[in-house]
Amino acid sequence: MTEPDRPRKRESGQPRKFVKKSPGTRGPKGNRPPQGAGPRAIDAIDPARRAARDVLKAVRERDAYANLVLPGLLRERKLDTRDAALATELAYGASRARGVLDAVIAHAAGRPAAEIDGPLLDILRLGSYQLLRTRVAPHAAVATSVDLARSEFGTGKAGFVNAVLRRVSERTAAQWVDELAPPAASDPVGHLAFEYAHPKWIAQAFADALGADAGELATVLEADDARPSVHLVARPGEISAEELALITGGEEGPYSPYAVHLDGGDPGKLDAVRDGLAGVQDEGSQLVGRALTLAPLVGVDGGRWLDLCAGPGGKAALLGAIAQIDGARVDAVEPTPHRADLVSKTTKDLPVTVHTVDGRQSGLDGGYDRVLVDAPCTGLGALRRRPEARWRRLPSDVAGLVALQKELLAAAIDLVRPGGVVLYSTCSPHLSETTAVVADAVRRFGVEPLDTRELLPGVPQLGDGTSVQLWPHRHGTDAMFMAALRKPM
Ligand SMILES: C[S@@+](CC[C@H](N)C(=O)[O-])C[C@H]1O[C@@H](n2cnc3c(N)ncnc32)[C@H](O)[C@@H]1O
Repeated sequence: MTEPDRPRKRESGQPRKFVKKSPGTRGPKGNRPPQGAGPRAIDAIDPARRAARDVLKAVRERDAYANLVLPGLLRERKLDTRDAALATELAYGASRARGVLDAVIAHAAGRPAAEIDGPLLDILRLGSYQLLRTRVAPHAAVATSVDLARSEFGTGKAGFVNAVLRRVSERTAAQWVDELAPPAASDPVGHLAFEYAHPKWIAQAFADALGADAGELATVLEADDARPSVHLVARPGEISAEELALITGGEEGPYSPYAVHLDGGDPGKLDAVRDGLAGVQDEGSQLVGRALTLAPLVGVDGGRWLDLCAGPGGKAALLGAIAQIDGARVDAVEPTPHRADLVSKTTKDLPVTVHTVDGRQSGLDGGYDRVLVDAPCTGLGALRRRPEARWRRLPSDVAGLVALQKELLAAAIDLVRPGGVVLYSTCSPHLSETTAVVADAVRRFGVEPLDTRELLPGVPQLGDGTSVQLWPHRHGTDAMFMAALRKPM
């Protein structure tokens, strides 16, 4: 593969908004598909684009997760480092930008993207992404897409791909934003949503959660396209964060006493992780576990703790390690059997008992001192971890999840003893899933929010201290929400 075929300037996974590709780049002249490569040639000369296309296809056809499909595919096909980087950039980038690419493709094709054959749409998405969001030479973006279409669907379909991509290439990314995004003056959130390739309802949810700081919305949206740095948790009682940073070459995290940040690399290959001294866990999630174990109780801590939504077990493992030091015990509830198995694996050798039951009707005896409700949620705070997730979620998902969250929080409040504490958390900043659920519990059950500024000193927080909203652009963590609630005596 020649150098101009590769994205320049950016590393795979680094942020790029849907704007500002140098003006003046134009597509190839004429409607005729470039001649040349057949199926064998595509496989031989363009394994990166073939792999990226196969990832888009798996997501579209099987509802697969791009970040789970791609690594196996790269291994199986033995792509070299450069092709693997290109395949990753294209597969993840086109997945993140999907909705906006579809709007551009629909305009260029003169019909809704949903009416274009899926396999052709995959190729058009890949080609448009290269044209609008990378520095791949336009002729290479179009020619490789046309070759791919011709090798599988024949000359007629290849001509369609050529015609559409040629029209896409007639405008720069910024010009497409001007053409298709809602005007910034009348609909600033809609405009930013298009510019940064998010569904508007998600951008609106972020803006609502930012409140007075909605001016940071562009930064928040941009952070969803950035590759998150890897955070390790130093297992309490096994190793300190200082020692872990020393042996891994990482840096201690700013907020959690257990956190170590790595620059990159595969954490699964680290001896400390393989030997169970450390795990991979976002620093925000570590703070959830820490807040629960630090929350002041009224009366003696009887050391009975409960994790009501435990799968796959990241927070249960941290709670279990702290419980071991504190002489406490943890019950972990997870209704999905394979996720419950994961909890058992991650908490092996720790004082944790796993119950494969529904948290709403767990049948457990009450009287717990500390209960964690890390509720099932839309996951809008962790979009950077799953490239296509922003397009998979629907606004209609929210109501059902909120109902479940309220039921789980009610069950937790029932199971905690008077004077004990429930920690409610989500990896979503959507206000319906966060402060509204907490306010509902305060109103219905008279629970008292603890001051999170006292609970987590040193963690910058906004608001009145009744809850914490973390943000990737501010804290470098997922956008975790948490509130600690004491049950009245
Ligand atoms: C956000 S995840 C929890 C992540 C986990 N705390 C960790 O740190 O690894 C939410 C979990 O709640 C589980 N869940 C869904 N419905 C539930 C219910 N009715 N009762 C208890 N857990 C439930 C999901 O299967 C999922 O594993």
